[in-house]
Formats: sequence, structure tokens, C-alpha cells
Amino acid sequence: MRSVESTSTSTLLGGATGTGLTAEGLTKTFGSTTALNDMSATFARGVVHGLIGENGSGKSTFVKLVAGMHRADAGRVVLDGVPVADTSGTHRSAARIACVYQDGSLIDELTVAQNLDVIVEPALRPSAPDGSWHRQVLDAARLTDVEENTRAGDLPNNEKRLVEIAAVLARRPDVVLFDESTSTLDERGVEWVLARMRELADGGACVVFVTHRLHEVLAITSHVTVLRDGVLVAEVPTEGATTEQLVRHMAGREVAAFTRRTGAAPADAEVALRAAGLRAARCGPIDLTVRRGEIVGIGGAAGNGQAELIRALAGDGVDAGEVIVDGAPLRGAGSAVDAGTVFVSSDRRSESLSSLLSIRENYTLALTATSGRWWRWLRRRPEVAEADALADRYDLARSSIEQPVGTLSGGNQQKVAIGRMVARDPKVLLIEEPTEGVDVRARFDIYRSLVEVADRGTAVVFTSSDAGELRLLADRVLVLARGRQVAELSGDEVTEEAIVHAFTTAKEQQDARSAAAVADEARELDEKPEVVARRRAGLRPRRQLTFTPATFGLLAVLLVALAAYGTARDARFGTIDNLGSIMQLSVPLALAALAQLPVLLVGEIDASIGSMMGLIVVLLSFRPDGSPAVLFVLAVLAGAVLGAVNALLVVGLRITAVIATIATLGVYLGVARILRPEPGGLINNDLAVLMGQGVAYIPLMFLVVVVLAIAVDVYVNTTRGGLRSRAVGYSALRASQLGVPSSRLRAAAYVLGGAIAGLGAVTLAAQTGVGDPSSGSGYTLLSIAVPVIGGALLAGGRGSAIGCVLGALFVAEVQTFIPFVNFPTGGYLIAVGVLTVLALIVGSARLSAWTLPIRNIRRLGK
Ligand SMILES: Nc1ncnc2c1ncn2[C@@H]1O[C@H](COP(=O)(O)OP(=O)(O)OP(=O)(O)O)[C@@H](O)[C@H]1O
Repeated sequence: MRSVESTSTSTLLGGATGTGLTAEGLTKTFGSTTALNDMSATFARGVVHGLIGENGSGKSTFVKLVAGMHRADAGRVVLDGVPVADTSGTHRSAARIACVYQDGSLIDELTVAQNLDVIVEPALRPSAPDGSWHRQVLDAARLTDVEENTRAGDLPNNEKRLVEIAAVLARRPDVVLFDESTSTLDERGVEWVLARMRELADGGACVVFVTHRLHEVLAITSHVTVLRDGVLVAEVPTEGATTEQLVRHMAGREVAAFTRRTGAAPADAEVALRAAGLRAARCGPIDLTVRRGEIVGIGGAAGNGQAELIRALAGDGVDAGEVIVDGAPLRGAGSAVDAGTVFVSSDRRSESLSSLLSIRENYTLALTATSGRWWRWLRRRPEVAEADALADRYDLARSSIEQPVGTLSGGNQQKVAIGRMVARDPKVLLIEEPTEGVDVRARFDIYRSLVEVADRGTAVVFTSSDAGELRLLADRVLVLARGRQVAELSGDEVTEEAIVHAFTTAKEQQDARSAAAVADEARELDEKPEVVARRRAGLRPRRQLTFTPATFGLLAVLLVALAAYGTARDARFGTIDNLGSIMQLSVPLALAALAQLPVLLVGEIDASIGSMMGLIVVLLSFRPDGSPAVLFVLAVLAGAVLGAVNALLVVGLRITAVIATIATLGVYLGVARILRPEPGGLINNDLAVLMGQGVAYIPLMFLVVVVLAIAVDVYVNTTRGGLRSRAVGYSALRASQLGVPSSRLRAAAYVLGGAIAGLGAVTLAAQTGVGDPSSGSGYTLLSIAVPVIGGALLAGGRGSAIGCVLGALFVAEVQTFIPFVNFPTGGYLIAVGVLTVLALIVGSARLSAWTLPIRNIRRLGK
């Protein structure tokens, strides 16, 4: 079997020549912030370059300019003398420019294999005799325990990062930028990534390594480029350089080192936090006692239950045992906040901060969350002063205190996340990876503030993959291996060697024990040891569908139950003729829903589908003659043009989808009313005749719709294009980072939706018979409700065309049922509303993810 590593190396060795990557006068501003100022530098081939600088100095901006995620205000990026086109994904793919971004790019909702499918172009995939190239890529990154069908979001952070790096390497990149790629990894992971960097460089690639871990810079790079406030301030050869020199270049002055605190909390201090027999996924049972003023670190090889343990201490995901804060047992994450516990997650983008709120609002939210009444006015002046003081305390690189937190650099976001919680003086402070992505100076500031808060009596517990950090900061260190505590070190015992030794020896012993157990089980069951090992790791293959089968089941039951009930009430309801007319009625509805589906899949909503259909019906009423085929083509083309208008507004002009399409809803309706102020004109009768045709009582158009729906579902679930569209729906930003042309796919969804709406308009026109401008009005709500009833998620990424057809059938059935039982006709709209809500509840298999923003606020307090 050919290994991925050897493939990439040999190709590079054969191919790459040239001067490398050059930045020529690159400048990028964001409002009043100059993130990068006239940067000119060359990153030659064949060596690893370090790019360092304090938080907010412009490193990620440079990476994003090279990757095409930002457009430069001035200057250009040149590769081997050839300019790299601004924001052109294709050009970058062709030049094999790849990035591993600071905050990760994998789409959590997709499986590992699906993420690999999105990232690695078919032509670059390693050829595996049994077709298991995913396995090959994972094994090359020593990720033998990671199952291809696991949701990426279910992987521990370090494994997620390694999967991403393995995928990027599998693309055999010629230029690779690693932005803080080792910050979530333990020694073993770091060692693997650094070795790959060296291999890539040896093969002639251009490798740029952006990091705050200066010892890694000194270990792997041959040249270091230093940025300060967006300006290139130094380019130095690594040989002979020291950490102190690099820090001086970065800060522009001497930086006082942090020294470990000596007087730890007295042994008789009050107990603030106690865990007894605590179990959570992948960890436990753990017993732990932390006293007031104590700083306890949790270490071990990454992904050994540290993240689960710290969350369990915050009352999240506890399977068994109890956590007691100040003598009172916790009941869930909400009660932890009430008890004075605060938790800072390492996932700052979606968990620890409110990205759209300003720096000031993020601070105020944390500081006032547990005090005062909700009707109290915010007192602006003290609020600003407090926020300014906190920002200064951590030397936050910002344009103003009103800057949205999401636009701060990664490390500065971390400073806000920790600073605001430290300022609350909590009883217990739980922090996951406190200095991930933070520069040396800020790292020391964060250490000092944690020591200060501990000195004031807070019990601090933190996880860290960095043994050096555990040594510097913790009074006591618990080392975990496979979720169990394997060592407890305190005082002078806390050294990097002791920590690493504790988890490596424990792991070796456990590996030996579990390898023997796996071999025994495999022998007994006659299975491959790898299969047994993965099963024992609790990793079960899970197939990702674009719909929830439960929704289909519910719809099928409702369809049959209503048919049975209707027939029992009135035998005419169950006649073949009536069932045929229900199918007939469902056709325009199903097409309206199918028109919405592509837009929903990419995570947006088109509110104009109904009025688009109404306008096309009116247009058709001006052509009462001619061949139906021509009318079909014209309607589809008209729909595509109207869809393109929506695409222009939403994608081209970046207007929020709902707002843009509500505007076009009005415009399309207005144009239809101008063309036909009153219903009038005749629809070509041949269309009605065509609609009336059927095969064995099933209307012909209904069959066409079913075939179309099957084709759409097959496309969405089995092709790369379908997968890429769903990736955009889950996160357009991450999809772009993976190299997916998000904007193009979003635009295509609107155009395709318009074309399908055109088709729906023809069937609607055939049913109405006249050019009625309001004929499409009823479809505005239904075009959104029916896909949801059929299992689509408004959040994007999921939905089924067959579900749309089933949903439309059910809505048409309800609509037909109402007159049979003499209910008011509006009753069916109420039924549709109730069903939509029901479908949303059933369909949201990951309901917990939806409540995440609410849980974040709860973490801060009620
Ligand atoms: N989209 C944006 N909108 C506004 N300001 C931005 C945006 N992106 C970056 N900035 C600002 O540009 C500056 C440089 O940010 P950048 O992310 O490049 O820094 P960095 O050196 O990568 O920092 P870190 O080490 O913390 O990741 C920062 O002041 C940041 O606030």
C-alpha cells in the first residue's frame, strides 16, 4: 500500500522550483485598523519560515490574503514570479496553495470522511486498492482510532486539528501556511506536524509557520519574520536566535518573565470545589478536591478526557457522581453559575464569547449578568471605564472598545474571554486551555491575573496541553490518561519531565493492556483487531443523511392516518378520484418547496418564491397559444432570471437573504399587479390538458415531480457538488476556508430555485386558468413550511426533496380534508403551522446545538 506521506514527498521533490512566495507591499485595513502595512517579504522554497508577532500584529491577515479570503487594499502576492489573483479560489487550487487556519475549518456537522471529500480533490486522492483512501489519510496521521463516519464535531479538538492537517497534506500542497496549527496539540501531535513541515520543505514546498510557541519556531524554522502592529519589523535567521531576542522584536521592548508563585494556598483553606466519583463521556470516575486560592492544572496527552472533565466540573455532561461547590451539590450547568462557578471554553468562536457584540458589551454582560435587575438602565460611563480598564489591563489590540469581539484577532479574543470572567471574582474558575493562541506577553498577563484571582480566594482549575504552562502556573497537577487520573503532582514535583513521564508511562501500560484485550476479543470473534479496537473506543459508524428518518416516518403515519380518518368520516374522501386530485393539488406546492430547498441547503431563505410564481403565471397569461414545451422553457428561464436577481442582491451585494428576498417579493408582486391589475387573460389550454393526463390514476406531473425529487436527493447525497452545497449551509466561512466556492454555490442555489419555481408556476397556471397576480401569494409561507415539514433545517445543510413531496402531499391532503368535515378553510393554515413546529422539533436531531447560544448566556448567569 502506498502511503500518503511518501506520495506527497515524491511529487514535491519532482516538481517545485522557483523563488517562492513573495509579499509585495501588502496592505490591508479594516475600518480604522491597519492590520497589515506595506509588508514586503519573501518566503523561499525548501525551508520552513516562522512568522511571529504579538496578538493582533497582522499574521492571520497575511495568511488570509495569501489564501484569498481577503482582498488586499494595496500590494500583491506573487508565487515564483507570477502574481496570485486576488480572492480567486481556482487559481489558488491550481497553484496548490493550502492553509490550516487558526480556528479550524472542518465542518462539525459532516463526518470525517465527508470533510475529507470536500477538502481533497478527486485527482489528488491517494489511490487505495480497496477504495478506503480516507482510512489511508487518517492512518498516515496516526489517527487509527478515528472512525471515518464519526461526526467531526464529536472529535476531541486535537484529533479534529490533526484530521484537518492530514487532509491538507493529502492535497500535496506546494505552498502551505500553518496558522497556530499546533496550539491544541500535545507533544506527540506537535512532533508529527513539525516533521511533516520539514518533509514538505525538503520536498521543495514553501512552508510558513505562524505560531506563538517560540520553542517550536526555534526548533523547526530557518528564518523568522516578525510583525508588529501590521509592520514587518525584523527578518532574522533562526540559527543563533534566542527566545528573548524574538520576544524583544515582537514587543519592541523587554518583557518581564513570569515566575512561578511560591506561596500556594494553605492546606487548611476552605474546600471550594469537590468532585466525587465524577463520570462524563471519555472520563472518570474522578475524585477531586480544590481549596480556595488553589490553582490546579489538568494535563495529559491531548484528548484523554481533560475537556470532558472540566466541563463536568462546570455541571455539563455529568453521567454519574457529583460536583459540590461550597458544600452544595450542583444540578446542571445553570446551578453551577448560581453557585459561583464560571467556565471559559477553548471554543471562543461559538462558546466563550458573543462574537457580534462589542468588547464593551461582552465585558458588561459578564460583569452584570448576576447582579442588578433586568429593568435597570446600563450606566454607560462606568461601563465604558470598566471595559477600558480591562482592555488596557490585557493590552488588547483594538480599534475601539466598541469593536465587535468577533473581529478581534484570535489571541485578543482569548484575552477578553478570560479577562471578563476573572473580573467577576468567582468562587470557582474553570478554564480550558487558557493561553491557546496567545502571545508571550499576554500569556504572562493571563498567568498573573489567574494568580491574582487565586490570591483573592478563587479556586482555579485549568486544562492545558502544554506541560510548560502546567509547571509555571499550577500548584498541583492531575495527569489523565484515557479519562483516569494516573498521577497527582504538587509543589516541586510539578516539572515538565514528571508530567510527560506520568502520561506516557500510563498510556504505554494501558495500551499494552488494551492491545492484549483487543487481540483476545478479535480472536474470539474472528474480526480484524482494528475493527475491534475502534468498537471498543466507542466509535460507531454513523451515516450522515440530509434528512431525519423520523420525520419521514411521522409524515407517512400522518398521511395514512388522515386518509383513513377522512374515509371513515366520508367515503368520498378515500376514492381514487379524490386521491388523484390531492396529488394534483400537491404538484405546485411540491415544486414551490423544491424551489426553496437549494436555498435552504446553503443556509438561506428565499421569501420571494410565491410572488415569483405569481408573476410567471401572469406572464404565461399573455401567451394563450403556442406549444406547452415552449411555455415550460420560457417559464423556467423567467424563473432563473428572477432567481439571478435574488442572487445578485444576496451574494453580489451582500444583503441579508431574508431582507433582500422580502424586497423582491414586493417587487415581483408589484410588477405582476401592474401587468394584470385584475385577474385576466387565458392560460394555454394545452397546459391544463397536459396536467390532466395520468398513468394509472396518478397524475403525470406528479410522477415528474417524484422523479425530479429522487434525482435531487441522489445528487445532494451522493455527489461532491451536493456535499459542498451542504458544507456551505453548515458554515459558509468554513467551507470557503476548505476551498469550496461558497459564493458561487449560493448564487447557483437562487438561480436553480428560481428555475424550479418557474416550473411550479406552469403547473399553478394550468390549475388557475387565468393570469391572477395573487395566485402565488399562498406559496410564500408554504414554500418554507413544506420543506421543513419534509425534514429540512432552516439553519441549513439538511433537507430532502422526497421530504418536500411528502410534505406537499400531506398539506394538500389536509387542504382537501377541511371541506369534507366542514371546518373553516383557514383551519388548514393552522394545521400547517402546527405541523411545521412539530417537524422542526422532530427534525432537530441535534436540538442541543440549537440551544447553544442560550446556554452560553446561561453560563454567564441568569
Ligand atoms: N474582519 C475584521 N474586521 C475588523 N478588524 C479586523 C478583522 N480581522 C482582523 N482585524 C484586526 O486586524 C488586526 C490584525 O489581526 P490578525 O488576526 O491578523 O492578528 P494576528 O497577528 O493573527 O493575531 P493573533 O495572534 O491574536 O491571531 C487586529 O487588530 C484585528 O482586530
